[in-house]
Amino acid sequence: MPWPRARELAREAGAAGAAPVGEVPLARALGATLGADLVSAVDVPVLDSAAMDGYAVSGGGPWTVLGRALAGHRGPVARLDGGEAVEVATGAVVPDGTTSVLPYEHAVPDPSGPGAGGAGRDAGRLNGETAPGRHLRLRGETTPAGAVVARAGHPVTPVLLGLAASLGRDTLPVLRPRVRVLVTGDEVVREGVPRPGAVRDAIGPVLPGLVAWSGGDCAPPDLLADRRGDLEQALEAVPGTDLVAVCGSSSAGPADHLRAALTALGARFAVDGVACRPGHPQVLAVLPSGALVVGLPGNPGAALAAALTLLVPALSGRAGRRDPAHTGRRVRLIGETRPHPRDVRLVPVRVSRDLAVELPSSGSADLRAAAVADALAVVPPVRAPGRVELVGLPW
Ligand SMILES: Nc1nc2c(c(=O)[nH]1)N[C@H]1C(S)=C(S)[C@@H](COP(=O)(O)OP(=O)(O)OC[C@H]3O[C@@H](n4cnc5c(N)ncnc54)[C@H](O)[C@@H]3O)O[C@H]1N2
Ligand code: MOO
Repeated sequence: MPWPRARELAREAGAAGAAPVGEVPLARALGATLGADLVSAVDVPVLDSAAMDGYAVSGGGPWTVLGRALAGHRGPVARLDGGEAVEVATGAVVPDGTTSVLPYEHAVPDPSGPGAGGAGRDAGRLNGETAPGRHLRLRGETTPAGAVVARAGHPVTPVLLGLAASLGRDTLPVLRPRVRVLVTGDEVVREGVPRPGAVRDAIGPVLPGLVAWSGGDCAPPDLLADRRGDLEQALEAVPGTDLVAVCGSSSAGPADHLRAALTALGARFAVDGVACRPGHPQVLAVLPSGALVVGLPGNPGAALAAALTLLVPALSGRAGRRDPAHTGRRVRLIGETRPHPRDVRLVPVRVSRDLAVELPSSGSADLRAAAVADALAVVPPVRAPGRVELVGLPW
């Protein structure tokens, strides 16, 4: 299957089944996706307030200062008449009848008043230049009740949490698809320097961050032996899981059981092999439960390419958010990058402005280039002059 089509189908398969939306406390919502438009239930600010430290005044000067209203405290009067003022702190609710706020810096003592001679904040009678509405934040001016402040599908970022809190929210409706990772291979170990013949799992550590980037939540990876029965059992035991990533076992060797296990479980293959290097043995299937299974090749560089082709589009689709790897950005690739005769190549590149250059790599078993790359460039089999697309990498 052509690489662009595989990415498209993965997106569609993901979007075909939305993860359930749940109301969660702000403290647990970071990284999830808004499951509904965020609508303000309140006016912000909730009442007319001061935007500067100084004096809430009514009409033109001079004004008699009646007292002081600090943020969070009741002021001395509920209402100002023309020629009256109240000293206010930024954020303090101003009395009814306030027409503007005069910052301390613009307040001059009025010679006719008891504060004559004393400048600024201690003056009992003031004068100064102001205009109606100056330095006043009117009720609902920032956000009127009913305003849509963020759309469903927006990632819950730290800043969005702050916005939600400013609207008085304690919870948010979010979706966050759940992912399980099965790392297969009798030779794979998860700690220390591998003995000869063993190999350290280098895909499991990549996936939680990749999953979070796509809006999902990843359980710690499980390590499985190369036995078809074990793989089948593990794939069956995934209730409540939206997507299972299987690392290794994707190819044609005697220990590669993924396709047979998926067939035995009645899965539908949406993508079975992709015309891309590395990563051509990758697979995407849908279990009868609706859960997606992405088969990532065992070579770590190939697993990364496959994850960006199938896992990230499918998972972000299920989360109802934009595919973070699909940048749409195109750059000029300079240097000696050789195309593959038939397949798309996904090549780690360093990017500067609109130029990209391939980073040297020893192949699909190697994460060295990708680990320090800015992006992967999509190099088509026939190198036409012009730009190449960039696939984003997780931070
Ligand atoms: N006859 C063919 N053989 C192979 C083909 C093919 O088309 N025909 N494709 C090759 C390509 S390309 C890849 S990629 C691999 C994919 O292999 P599997 O997904 O079946 O994975 P394994 O055979 O289990 O392992 C391959 C390689 O990767 C190492 N590995 C496995 N898991 C991990 C891990 N979690 N972390 C680090 N390294 C891992 C494993 O030890 C092997 O060296 O198949 C080719 N063969
Ligand atoms: O997926 Mo393999 O080369 O493409 O290592």
